[in-house]
Amino acid sequence: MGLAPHTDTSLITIVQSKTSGLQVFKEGVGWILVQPIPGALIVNVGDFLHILSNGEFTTVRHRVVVTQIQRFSAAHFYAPPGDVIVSPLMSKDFGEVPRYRSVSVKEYVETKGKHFEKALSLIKK
Ligand SMILES: O=C(O)CCC(=O)C(=O)O
Ligand SMILES: [Fe+2]
Repeated sequence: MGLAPHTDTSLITIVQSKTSGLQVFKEGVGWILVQPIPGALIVNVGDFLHILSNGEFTTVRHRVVVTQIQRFSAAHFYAPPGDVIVSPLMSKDFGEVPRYRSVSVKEYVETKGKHFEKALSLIKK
């Protein structure tokens, strides 16, 4: 089974996999294969960390392309509970002007369900 290009609706996602197939999209480069390293975990930045960091930590667009018959992976999604409000942090590092409006986890998950890839741009200020 493969997975279509998407970003995760999480703060971070931790992926365990011994088999290759995961690819991440890098602007100006294209799709890059993430080679599994024995014993290592893959940590992906999700949409909520993107919002929280005011876009400093970019949510990672990724997909899974399967070439072998069997591929095993376990993805662990870490996200705050639905009633938590996620707002961009304001500081010298993250910027003085919020690029996103505050949004509850529940509202963002619903927006993502309806509008998929457009969800982040829909909460842009
Ligand atoms: O299986 C993988 O390597 C990644 C899975 C994934 O991206 C997801 O479940 O959202
Ligand atoms: Fe994912």
